[in-house]
Amino acid sequence: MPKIIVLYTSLTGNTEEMAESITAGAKEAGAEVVAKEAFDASPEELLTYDGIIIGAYTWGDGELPDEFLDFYEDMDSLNLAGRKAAAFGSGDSSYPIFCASVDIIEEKLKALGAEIVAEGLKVEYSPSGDEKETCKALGRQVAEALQA
Ligand SMILES: Cc1cc2nc3c(=O)[nH]c(=O)nc-3n(C[C@H](O)[C@H](O)[C@H](O)COP(=O)(O)O)c2cc1C
Repeated sequence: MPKIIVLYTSLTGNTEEMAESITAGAKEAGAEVVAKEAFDASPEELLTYDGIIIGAYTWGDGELPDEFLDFYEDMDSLNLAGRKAAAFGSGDSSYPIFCASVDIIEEKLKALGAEIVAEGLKVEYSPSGDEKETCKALGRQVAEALQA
């Protein structure tokens, strides 16, 4: 059974709601899934999973959340070759750079050698019913890519 981590940073709960649906989708597709906030995890822990799904809300002027920065920088010591991955996050489209964190995380995962197997998922505020289904589909896609 493939092992997947859904790691997220969420201040007001929107990205966390996405993480819950992504976790449900990956479980439905037969993966063993652990969901964790980034501040409860270490970057080295990522190496114990086959699938790595990382999410964060966007802060400042299109920036990663402050509380995720140490984790993000410490990821540089990892070689994620052979891992399947995807990124997600919540934002607010009234800001000039919508959900920038999703692109920043996706680029980092790629730079560390992971294979991106689902398009980065950006949601305005909290996920609607339809968007929760899209979150589930992302979880399923990563789980299925690991079983292919
Ligand atoms: C000071 C501040 C700056 C923000 N900057 C951005 C931004 O640049 N781009 C964006 O898409 N959203 C931005 N947001 C919106 C948050 O990302 C959005 O409210 C998100 O849903 C919060 O997710 P969370 O509930 O997981 O914490 C900003 C919010 C605040 C309060």
